[in-house]
Amino acid sequence: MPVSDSVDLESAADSGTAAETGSEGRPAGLPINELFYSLQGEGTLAGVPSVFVRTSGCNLRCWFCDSYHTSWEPTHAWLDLEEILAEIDAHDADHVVLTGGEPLLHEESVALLEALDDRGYHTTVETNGTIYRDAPIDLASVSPKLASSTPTPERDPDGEGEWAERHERDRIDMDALARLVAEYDVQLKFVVTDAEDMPEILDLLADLRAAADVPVPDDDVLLMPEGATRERLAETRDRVAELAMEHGFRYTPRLHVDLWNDAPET
Ligand SMILES: C[S@@+](CC[C@H](N)C(=O)[O-])C[C@H]1O[C@@H](n2cnc3c(N)ncnc32)[C@H](O)[C@@H]1O
Ligand SMILES: Nc1nc2[nH]cc(C(=O)O)c2c(=O)[nH]1
Ligand code: SF4
Ligand SMILES: [Mg+2]
Repeated sequence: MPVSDSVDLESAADSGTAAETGSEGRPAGLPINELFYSLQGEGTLAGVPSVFVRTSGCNLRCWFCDSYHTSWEPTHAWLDLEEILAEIDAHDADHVVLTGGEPLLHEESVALLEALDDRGYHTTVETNGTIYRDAPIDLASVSPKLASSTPTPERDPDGEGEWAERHERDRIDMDALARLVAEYDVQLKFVVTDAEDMPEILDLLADLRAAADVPVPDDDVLLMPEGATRERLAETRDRVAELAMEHGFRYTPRLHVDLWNDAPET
């Protein structure tokens, strides 16, 4: 569904704060940037037909964010849960991917996941790993953000580095990460550009293994090449594949970028 053609479009929301669902006369619901049917493009379920629900608003600002209109310039329609569920049910899919923006910012994401679980869907949540919520999540697809994601003045797509300090402060929450790996089936999906990212990944894994009550096998660690376009992926993917082999981690493609480049609703 092209949400941009839909009802009640509100732009430039104050992202970075939890959604005010159910307050101020608004029906309980979620700020939805887009809702579409595609193939899961990333991770261990790559290739699986899935409905994607993309919430708007993020507590971080990665300079490379491929979903600019949920983070740097958030736009969305407010849809109540029944509307979202009806759109999902209209597609013939068993898998639903809740993504964003940062979907776990929103308390109402839990109610959506509960309703999806009741209906028998497999749920994947794409999250930056800074927020823990208790919800029926079949696969927590956690993408902790490395220092190379920080929007320094040279890399800020929208200004002069005003977000760098807050992003740097908030990008890793070890307690939230440890709870996510303890409570859910998790894949850790790191966005990698080159070998300079690796020491930080190894340090983060060591810290997480020390903090978590459960094992974090290398098999659950995926390296994903940075690139929102085919052109950019062509520059990063070979190096990232070699790094995955060198370290014994998995490599994940970005199938949707290979197939549809940076088209919306793919
Ligand atoms: C837009 S984010 C939304 C979910 C959540 N905020 C997060 O970052 O995990 C969805 C996925 O896209 C990845 N991503 C965003 N921009 C990317 C880029 N330019 N290259 C590779 N992966 C990117 C994120 O790391 C995450 O795994
Ligand atoms: N096809 C496709 N697969 C995806 N896997 C994770 C995505 C995301 O943006 O979270 C995504 C996306 O945007 N499109
Ligand atoms: S955490 Fe996810 S949605 Fe937020 S800015 Fe980074 S990639 Fe974009
Ligand atoms: Mg995406």
